Amino acid sequence: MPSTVALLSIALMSCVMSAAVLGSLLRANVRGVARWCAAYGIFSVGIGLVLDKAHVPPWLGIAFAHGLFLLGSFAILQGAREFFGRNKATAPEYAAVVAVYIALLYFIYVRPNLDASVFVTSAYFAYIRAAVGWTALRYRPAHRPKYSYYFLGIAALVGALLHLARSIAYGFGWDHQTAFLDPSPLNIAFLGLGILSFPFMSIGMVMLAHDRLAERMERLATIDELTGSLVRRAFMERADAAVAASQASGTPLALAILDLDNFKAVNDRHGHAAGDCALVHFASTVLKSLRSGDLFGRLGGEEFAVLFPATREAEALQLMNGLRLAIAAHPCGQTPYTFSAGVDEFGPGDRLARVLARADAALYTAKALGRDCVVMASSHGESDEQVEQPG
Ligand SMILES: Nc1nc2c(ncn2[C@@H]2O[C@H](COP(=O)(O)OP(=O)(O)OP(=O)(O)O)[C@@H](O)[C@H]2O)c(=O)[nH]1
Repeated sequence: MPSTVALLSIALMSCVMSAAVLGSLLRANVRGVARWCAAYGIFSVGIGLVLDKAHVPPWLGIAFAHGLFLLGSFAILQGAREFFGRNKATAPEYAAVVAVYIALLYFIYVRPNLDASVFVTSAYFAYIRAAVGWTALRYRPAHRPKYSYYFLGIAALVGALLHLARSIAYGFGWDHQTAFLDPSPLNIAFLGLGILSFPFMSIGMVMLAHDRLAERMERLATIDELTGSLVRRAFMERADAAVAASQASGTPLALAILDLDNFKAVNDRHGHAAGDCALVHFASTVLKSLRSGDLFGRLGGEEFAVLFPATREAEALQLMNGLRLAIAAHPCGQTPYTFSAGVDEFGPGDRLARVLARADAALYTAKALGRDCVVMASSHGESDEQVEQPG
């Protein structure tokens, strides 16, 4: 059977490695990771002191080391809440850490009782792990893959159950500790299983940090930094999927191409930074006016596209005209601008490229008509009724 010293040595190595791996993620600036890394560093120091208790004063090897375990565990919980953008800890939780440490010192120095100290500390560790597990499962982002969140959540909850069982076993006197690191079979079993939860939890934390990085990368690859709209490639991919879905279900689908008017002159008159502000203002106004399911992408420069599922061309024209009026009613500070748009609807078997070309031709007509207007591709060169102009 492994000795408690051997088990603690394994725990020490595991904590040092966890601190090193989490440390390698510090530069990524993922919230919570610094605390997790510090927590594993704190555990390493604490376990090192316990292992070396023959060479360090008793207060350092027992009382101080146990204080570090309480602190390290608390930092794990704070890191988890920080990761999910929650309040790091409540006032009763801060008070509980202090109370548990005072109780621990009481059962070490005032009324020595090892069973009671194990009861108190294991209950505390059980709470911390349960809170970490609950946080990971409760605040898991719905749009991200579940695996890493379930991994950490379940690892923490299993650890919580173990600590709870240990707390109950010693609290109700089912087993007794005669000395610190007592090598009784039950203590060895609890220590062995409890120590396993260290690497499981740190692996879960590393997975979460990687998921956050992957989310950032996906966002960089799909969202235009300046305007918050989809980048051209992401817009085309999602629009292709929407076209296939609309043709499979037979629901209408409309598309608009929007272009800011005389934008070169806007830049020349107000400066490039003001031009950027106008683009941001335009995109945020469009995003506010979109319905759920609509797609908004930046095709390039000051040209954008909106795809309207379950929408006829005439309705898309009205939506674009509403947007034009909204921008006129709430202009962009010192940089007023207008936009023109061409609108088209998908017919049976229409490809995205063909509809884009027809909407682009309608946009060209809108520019030729004097700008600040919306033209339907079907009206193109026909009736003026299908052209929405200022006024
Ligand atoms: N500030 C800013 N300007 C941009 C950006 N992307 C493109 N532009 C400018 O947008 C202008 C587009 O000019 P043109 O293609 O001549 O078109 P326009 O002046 O808008 O004229 P019309 O489209 O015919 O109304 C160019 O001066 C580009 O430099 C950007 O991200 N920020």
